[in-house]
Parts: sequence; structure tokens; C-alpha cells
Amino acid sequence: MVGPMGVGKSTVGQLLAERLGVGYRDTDDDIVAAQGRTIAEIFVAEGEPVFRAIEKAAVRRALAEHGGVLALGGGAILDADTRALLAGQRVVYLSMDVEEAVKRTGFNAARPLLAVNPRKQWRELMEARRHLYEEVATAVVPTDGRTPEEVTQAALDALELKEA
Ligand SMILES: Nc1ncnc2c1ncn2[C@@H]1O[C@H](COP(=O)(O)OP(=O)(O)O)[C@@H](O)[C@H]1O
Ligand SMILES: O=C(O)C1=C[C@@H](OP(=O)(O)O)[C@@H](O)[C@H](O)C1
Ligand SMILES: [Mg+2]
Repeated sequence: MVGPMGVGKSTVGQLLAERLGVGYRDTDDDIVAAQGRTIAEIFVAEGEPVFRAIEKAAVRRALAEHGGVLALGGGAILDADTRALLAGQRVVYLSMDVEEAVKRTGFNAARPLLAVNPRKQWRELMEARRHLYEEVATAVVPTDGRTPEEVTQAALDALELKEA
């Protein structure tokens, strides 16, 4: 699962794993567990480049170890090596517009990249990232106005996978 922060990768990833009868894993959770700190704490203490290096290793490990549904952090696709690792995988890009993003995240401090001027930052972030999400995706699923269950069904349809 890839897409911007707050789009529902973690929520839909878990529902999708249940529907498919496979395991679920989330690289942000892996990082928090391994580091014993929140993502926000790592950003503040170490800065984004260090977080990205930690994240890259976490994605590599998760892809090697895990065969079910994997949710990535929204910025993981910024790394070219990570994008290369995603080649050959089924990759669902969950998309949304900025107003949906406001509703989903509440633009709160838990997401450090949106802490100052959230709407502007979100638009800039998407300008920098949209083509990368599209590059790695094998399926694009719009989430605007859809419940997590509806998004999950749309993802299943888009992947043309049968339920377990
Ligand atoms: N389709 C949806 N409709 C409304 N709210 C959603 C939807 N998907 C997720 N959410 C909510 O948006 C927030 C962010 O979801 P999350 O799964 O953590 O996104 P991500 O992992 O992409 O950052 C959560 O509060 C979640 O409950
Ligand atoms: O888009 C990003 O750069 C980030 C997204 C977050 O994950 P979610 O997409 O699950 O919110 C988390 O990895 C970190 O705050 C950075
Ligand atoms: Mg998440």
C-alpha cells in the first residue's frame, strides 16, 4: 500500500489482509517497535534524512520477510532503491484530494511534515510525489468519499484478487 499520509494505507491494509486471509505489516510500526520512539520523535531528534535511511532498511526487511499486505509510510517511495524493490510487487496507490486529506488527518502534530501550513505543505508534497506513486503503482484506487470498507473492496477489484 502506498499513497500520501492519512489516505488510509494502514486502515485499508489491515482490512485488505483480513479479506485476503493473509498477514498485515506496516513499516512505520516496525520502525517504532525497533527504535522505541514515535515517528515524530525520530523526525525531531534525527531529521528527515536519518528517518528515510531507517525507513529504507525497514521496507527492505519487510519485503524480504513478509508475504501478506504491507503498508508503507507515505514518503517511502521518495527513495529510488525502495521504488526498485517494489518492482514486481502488486502495489496499490490510494489517492485523495487535499480536502479529503484535511478530514482524514486533522493535520495534527503526529504527522510532522504537515505541522506548519498543512494545506500548502500537502499540495507541495503531492506535487513532488504524485508521479512517484504513479510510477510504482500497479493499481490506483481513489478514496475520496469512500469508507475504508468501500476502499478495500475497490482495491480487491482493482487487484482482481479473490478473497481467501
Ligand atoms: N476511507 C476513509 N474514510 C474516512 N476516514 C478514513 C478512511 N481511511 C482512513 N481513515 C482515517 O484517516 C486516518 C488516517 O488513516 P491511516 O490508515 O492511518 O492512513 P495512512 O496509513 O495512509 O497514513 C485515520 O484516522 C483513519 O481512521
Ligand atoms: O509521508 C511521509 O513522509 C510520512 C508518512 C507517515 O506515514 P503515513 O503515510 O502512514 O502517515 C510517516 O512515515 C512519517 O510521518 C512520514
Ligand atoms: Mg500508516
